[in-house]
Amino acid sequence: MGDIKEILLIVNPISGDIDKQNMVDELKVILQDSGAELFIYHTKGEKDLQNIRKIVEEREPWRIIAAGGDGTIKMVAEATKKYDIPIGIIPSGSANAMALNLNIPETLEEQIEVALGNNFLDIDLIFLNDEIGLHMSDLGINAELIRNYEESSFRGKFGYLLQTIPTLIQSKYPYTFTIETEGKKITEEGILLAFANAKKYGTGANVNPSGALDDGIMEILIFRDFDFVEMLKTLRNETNLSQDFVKVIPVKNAVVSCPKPVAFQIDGEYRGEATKVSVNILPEKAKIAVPE
Ligand SMILES: Nc1ncnc2c1ncn2[C@@H]1O[C@H](COP(=O)(O)OP(=O)(O)OP(=O)(O)O)[C@@H](O)[C@H]1O
Repeated sequence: MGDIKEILLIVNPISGDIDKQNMVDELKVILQDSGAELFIYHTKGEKDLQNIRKIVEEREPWRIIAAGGDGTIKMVAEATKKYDIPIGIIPSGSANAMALNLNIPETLEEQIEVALGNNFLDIDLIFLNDEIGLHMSDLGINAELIRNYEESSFRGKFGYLLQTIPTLIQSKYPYTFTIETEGKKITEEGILLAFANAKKYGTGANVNPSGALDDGIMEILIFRDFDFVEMLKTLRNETNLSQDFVKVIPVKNAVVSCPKPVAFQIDGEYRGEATKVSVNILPEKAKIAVPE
């Protein structure tokens, strides 16, 4: 990179069924006077992580802007984890849970302003078995919901909640989870065990009021009953969830085992069934441009 600041724009052309051309045009207009140049990469759905890594290594951009859903943001964070390059977010997925947790504004103009601004949050990267997660991953009923959603043809929040009833009918809950952390072993029963870095799921449900994306800690949450499902559907901003409803274990690393395979999801993407999930917070962070 020479004197000219370069912005690497990563566009997922299919995410959220949203046309991104407007956004690209608006960004070009805004950048005309700023002395920055755009280098655009459209994701292909294959080898994107390797391709982005290579571009970042070769060009060392001043900033990266991710225009896509949570999967795109996560991939960009993974590709840049060894660099100190800030990542801006133009939310254009179907759920946008990260944007919700980071309070990214609604309008494109404001989103671009934040993405190019100088207020950053260094967020924790959680390593789950062999993959990075940014906000919410879990074992149990929510992963079953996501699996059924992925198999259905209805998209968006509504399509996801539509799966609630069939999921509950088919589910083999409750599940048994054994959590090993810092030399201690705890066994709990519940409908869901979450590895929470953020406070909220993509529906807006604030299930982890004490969570912070940048505190070097994740919360293991064990939901004991179906109030969880009710909560997913509402936007209740609970700040004091009772121990009867959810057990919270703050950890830096842990191993969770289940006697029988349980549905597993990472940041809204179904990952099959698992009997063991090892988690730890990576030493690297993702530097995300956020509103002040
Ligand atoms: N050109 C492409 N063709 C097909 N699939 C693609 C392409 N580019 C990216 N993908 C796929 O898109 C997925 C990531 O989508 P992303 O999470 O950004 O959006 P989304 O699913 O609409 O949003 P959200 O996660 O917020 O619900 C990945 O599975 C990736 O492989």
